[in-house]
Amino acid sequence: MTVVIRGASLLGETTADLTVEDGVIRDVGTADLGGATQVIDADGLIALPGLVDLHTHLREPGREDAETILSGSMAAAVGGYTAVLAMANTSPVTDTAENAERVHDLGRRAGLVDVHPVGAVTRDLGGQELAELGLMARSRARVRVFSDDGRCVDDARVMRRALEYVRTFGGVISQHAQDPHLAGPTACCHEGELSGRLGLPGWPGIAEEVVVARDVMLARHTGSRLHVAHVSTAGSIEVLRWAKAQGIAVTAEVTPHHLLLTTDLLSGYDPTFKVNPPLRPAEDVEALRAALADGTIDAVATDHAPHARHDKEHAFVDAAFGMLGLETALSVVSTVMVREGRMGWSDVARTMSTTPSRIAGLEDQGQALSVGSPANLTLVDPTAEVTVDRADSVSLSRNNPWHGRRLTGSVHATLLRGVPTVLEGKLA
Ligand SMILES: NC(=O)N[C@@H](CC(=O)O)C(=O)O
Ligand SMILES: [Zn+2]
Ligand SMILES: [Zn+2]
Repeated sequence: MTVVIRGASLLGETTADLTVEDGVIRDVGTADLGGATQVIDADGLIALPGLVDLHTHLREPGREDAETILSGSMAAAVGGYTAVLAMANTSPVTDTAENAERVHDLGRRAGLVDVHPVGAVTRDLGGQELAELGLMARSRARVRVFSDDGRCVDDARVMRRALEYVRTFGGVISQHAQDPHLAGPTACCHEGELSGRLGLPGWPGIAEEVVVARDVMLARHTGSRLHVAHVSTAGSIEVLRWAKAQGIAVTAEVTPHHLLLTTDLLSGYDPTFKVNPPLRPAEDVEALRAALADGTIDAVATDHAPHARHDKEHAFVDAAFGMLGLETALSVVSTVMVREGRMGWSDVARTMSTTPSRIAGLEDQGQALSVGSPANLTLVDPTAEVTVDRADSVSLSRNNPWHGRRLTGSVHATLLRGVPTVLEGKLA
């Protein structure tokens, strides 16, 4: 099978035809259309390396009513992704080699994106005893990213030992930075004037910042790699900027929702906007945008967190934390960063594909658009105007904070190793 992508703008720079054969880019230039099995007209479209999501919740095993590995893979493909890292907070938790292999194999069977399990840092996310880190790393699933996401690795001694351990095989610890004493389990609204007025338990920025500060020092001490999940405050960015200047091996991700949505959305008590960490004020949002543009934040990650209706439709304090993100991430980044002139398409490729692939240690993702690269590709229509409708989602859940929003730029097609998974914005 030979697929020709005709007249795409590579990273928004030069225009060329891409000839894809046996899962690999065979030619970049002017294609011979005669030999093509399929021609994709990419006039006006931007070609990017397939997107890589460092932070996805697929809910299988355990909560297949909210999402399955198949439905989450469908959402990922529609969102332009060719690889996702599936978080460990499933039931059972991904804390053994066997559990990691099961997720990996179900991902293979779905066949729409590469599903890489994230391993838990501690057994059953309990925060005390290290999980089977080495066995997960050596398993067929080749786990490199470890996280207790949903919970913070709160005990500094456990965090230190985990960092030391993963260093031996080039792994990384992705930390959900939330000091549980400063922001306890009911904390659900950015602490400030609004949380007081709404009567919601406050989740202060400092609860994130103290953990980020502690962990960069542990990363320095151990010489190991730290990744900070869903960074949400200007103070965390100051710490990251300092740590990077010291040469400490720390990376960080920001979610699309923290790049655009603000805490005032909580004034209607709509649980759709309840997420961990919480939506922040406009000053933090602006600091996150600036940090993504200048490279202090390395990657955009969705934290796609589907929840069944009966877990979300409650009084605000009782509802589950989390929102959908896979299908809309590219459109949000395009709207907030590209249309506003703060990033070019090569920066989108870097923050949504190349760098996340490198952080996760993936070998066949985030590649250059050149001859010999695996044909994991995303075609973006940069001028498409979309109004998000939660009913259109292929996710099993409907906790979509983007419903009704107008965004500019959308995913037109996705190819996984040369095979189209999405065409004209729909599953192929
Ligand atoms: N982000 C969320 O609000 N929820 C996530 C857990 C997490 O990422 O902390 C979930 O698993 O639902
Ligand atoms: Zn988290
Ligand atoms: Zn998460």
